[in-house]
Amino acid sequence: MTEKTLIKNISIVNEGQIIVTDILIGNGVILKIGRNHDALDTKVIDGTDKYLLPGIIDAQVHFREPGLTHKGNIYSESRAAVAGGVTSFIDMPNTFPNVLTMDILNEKYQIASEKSLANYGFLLGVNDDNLDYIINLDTSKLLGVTDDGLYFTKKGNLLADNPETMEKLFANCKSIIAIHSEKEQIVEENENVYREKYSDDVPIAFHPQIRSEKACYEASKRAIDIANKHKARLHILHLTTEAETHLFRNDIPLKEKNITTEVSVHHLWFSDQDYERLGTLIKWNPAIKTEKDKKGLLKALLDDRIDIVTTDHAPHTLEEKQKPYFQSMSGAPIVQHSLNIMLEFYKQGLISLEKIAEKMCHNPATLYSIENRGFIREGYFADLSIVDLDSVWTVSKENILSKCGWSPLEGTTFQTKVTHSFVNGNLVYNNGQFNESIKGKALTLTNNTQRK
Ligand SMILES: O=C1C[C@@H](C(=O)O)NC(=O)N1
Repeated sequence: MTEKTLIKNISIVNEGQIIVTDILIGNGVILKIGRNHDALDTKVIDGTDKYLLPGIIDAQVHFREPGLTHKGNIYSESRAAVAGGVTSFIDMPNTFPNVLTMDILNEKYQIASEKSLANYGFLLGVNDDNLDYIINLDTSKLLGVTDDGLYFTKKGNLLADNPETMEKLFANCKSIIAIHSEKEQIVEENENVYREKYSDDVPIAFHPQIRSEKACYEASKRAIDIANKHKARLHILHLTTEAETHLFRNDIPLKEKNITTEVSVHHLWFSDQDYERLGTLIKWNPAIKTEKDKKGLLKALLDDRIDIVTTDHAPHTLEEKQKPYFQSMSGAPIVQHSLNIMLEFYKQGLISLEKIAEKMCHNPATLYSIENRGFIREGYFADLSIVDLDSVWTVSKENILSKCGWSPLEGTTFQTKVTHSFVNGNLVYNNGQFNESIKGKALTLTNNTQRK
C-alpha cells in the first residue's frame, strides 16, 4: 500500500476562502479535504498555525537549459523553485538553440522529464523565420489542452516587433500568443541619445527612460489592436507601467478574456528609487519603473485588470550583471522568493492570502488551460505548499539556491517561510531538505504525463 500523508489542522487558502481542516493526500492526488481520517499507514504533518496554498504555477521563467547552463539549469532552478513554493513552471524559448521547432521543444521536455523537481511546460517561439512552420503546425501538442502556448519572439531576442508578422500570426493562429511588449525602435532611439552623452557607461538610473513607458505602451496598444482585429488570444507578459494597465478589462471572467496580462514580482517590489542602491543588479527588461507605476500595477492586480503574477526568473552570473550599462545582462533570479514577496505585501495589509492564491495558483492554471492543478480540490494533483506566516529570516548567499548564487534580494528580511512543498503528492521540500528521488517524477503541464 502506498503511504498517504495527512496534514492536520491547517488553514487551507483556496478559491476565495480560508478553512481550518485536515487534508489527506495519496497516489499523487488530494484524496480528501475535511476531518475524521483513518490514520493507518498515514504519515501525519501537524499544520496547526500554518497555511496551505496550492503549489504556485510560475508561468514565466528562464531556467537556461539547454545552452546557457553556466547561468542555471532545469535541476538547479526547479530546486530553487520548490523551496519557494513553486511546484510548476512554464519556461521561455530563449534557450540555445532558440526553441523554434518541435524537435527543440521536445528536447527540453526530455531534459525536464529526467531532471526537474517541479512540473514543467515550455513555450515554443515564433519569429519571422519560422512563421509559416508555426502556422502549419499541429498545435495540439503544445502547452495547454485547448489553448496552445506560443511566445512571439525575434532572433536571439524576446521583443515581438514586426507588425506584419504579428498580423499574419494573429490572423492564423488559435494558440495563446505570449509577447514581451516593448517597441524596439523607440528603445533604440533612446539608447542612441544616452550613448552619445555617456558612451558605454550610461548611469543605470536612465534605464527606465531608455526602455521607456512610451516603448511599452505603444507596443502593448498595437498588439492589442491587432489581436482584437483578428480575435486572437493574446497574453502580454510582465507589464511595467500604470499607463498600460488601462488597456485591460476586468468586467469579464478570465475564462472569457481574449486579452490577458501579468505582472512579475520584481515590478511590484522594486522601483526607480532602488537603482542607486542596487545598480545593474536590478536591470530588467522591461525596466523597473516609478513608484507610481509600482502602485498602479498592484491596483490593477487587485481589481483584476492584471490576471496573474509571474517571476520572469532570469539568472545571470554576477560577472555578467556587473558590467557597464550596455553590456550588463538584463534579468535576475527570483523564483525562490516570489511567494515571500507577495506574503510580505499581505503582512503590510496590501493583498489578501486568497488573492495571492488566485493570482499565483488558480489563474495561471485557468489562463494556460492546465488541467487538475492550481486549486486545492479532491481528485486534483497534490501540488501544495505549507507556509509559516511567522518566521523571520534574511536572504543571504548561504540560502540562495539558484545556480548563479546571488540575488537582488540579498539582505532582505522576510517574515514568512515556505516549510513544505509537495509535487504530485511527493514531499519534495521539507524545512530546508530536498527529497532528490523526486527527480524524474515531475510531470508535463500539457497532458499531465511524463513526456518520453
Ligand atoms: O524578458 C526578459 C528576458 C530575461 C532573460 O534574461 O532571459 N531578462 C529580462 O530582463 N527580461
